Amino acid sequence: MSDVLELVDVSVVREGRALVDQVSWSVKEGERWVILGPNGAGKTTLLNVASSYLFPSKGEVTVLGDTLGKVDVFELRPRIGIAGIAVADKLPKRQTVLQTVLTAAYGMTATWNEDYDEVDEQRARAFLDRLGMTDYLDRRFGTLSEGERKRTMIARALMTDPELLLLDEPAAGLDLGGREDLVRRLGRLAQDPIAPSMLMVTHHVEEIAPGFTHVLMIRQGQVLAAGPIELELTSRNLSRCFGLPLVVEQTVGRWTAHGLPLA
Ligand SMILES: Nc1ncnc2c1ncn2[C@@H]1O[C@H](COP(=O)(O)OP(=O)(O)OP(=O)(O)O)[C@@H](O)[C@H]1O
Repeated sequence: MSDVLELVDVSVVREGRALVDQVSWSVKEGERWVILGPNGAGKTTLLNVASSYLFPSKGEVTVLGDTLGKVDVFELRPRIGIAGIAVADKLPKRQTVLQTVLTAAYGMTATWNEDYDEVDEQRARAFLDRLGMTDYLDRRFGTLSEGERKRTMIARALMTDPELLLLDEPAAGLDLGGREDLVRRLGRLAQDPIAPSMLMVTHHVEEIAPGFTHVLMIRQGQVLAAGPIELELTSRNLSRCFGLPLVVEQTVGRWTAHGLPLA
């Protein structure tokens, strides 16, 4: 299996502080990684490096076989799908849901040209259907609920047929039903052998869908644990990562975690 992402001794330093601190990490084709860590740990910074939008201060980053600094990122970026708040904020609120997904095929955020290929429109409709958004095709993006917006963003990220899919807190802000609906859909995607390699940042182990294979735990910019989820997602590692005693359990393919009562 070839490397989808390879970080060697990568640091991102801002104002004298290492937000990402000497991280070495390798993601192979077909793996689905969860990135866990407390607020401010450096998860989004790491995802920004993987997306090629942020260059490291030190170390070497290779994404889909191309080393940052030696490749034209404008050729690399269409191969990476990104769903996160930073992208959602850039999209015009007046655009319809269908247009929002369709523009991704042309590397645009706005609809400059109404003349889209029929085949692209069919693809956009199919991805939206897979994410349960068929009833919202003509709704303006700005009027969507948080959950509907998240599902639209994932459909949009899939539109370019990416080799690597980056999801930044896809379930943040969703109610219980919305979260479970999204986890089911992410589970279907994660278990699809032809789906892209995936990296998902999350705060909660409850948001890990079946099909995710690996976990990276990060604290204060440093990797605490990285490897197969069944081996590394332990109470000991999670407690170290979040800095308090936690118990993690797995039942029927899903994870839960809770703190221990104060003595
Ligand atoms: N441009 C910057 N200059 C200085 N500090 C920054 C900059 N960008 C991010 N930081 C800091 O770097 C740290 C890591 O930020 P990052 O957004 O990667 O964390 P995170 O793990 O995604 O956090 P959260 O879970 O709260 O979203 C934070 O302390 C943040 O304040």
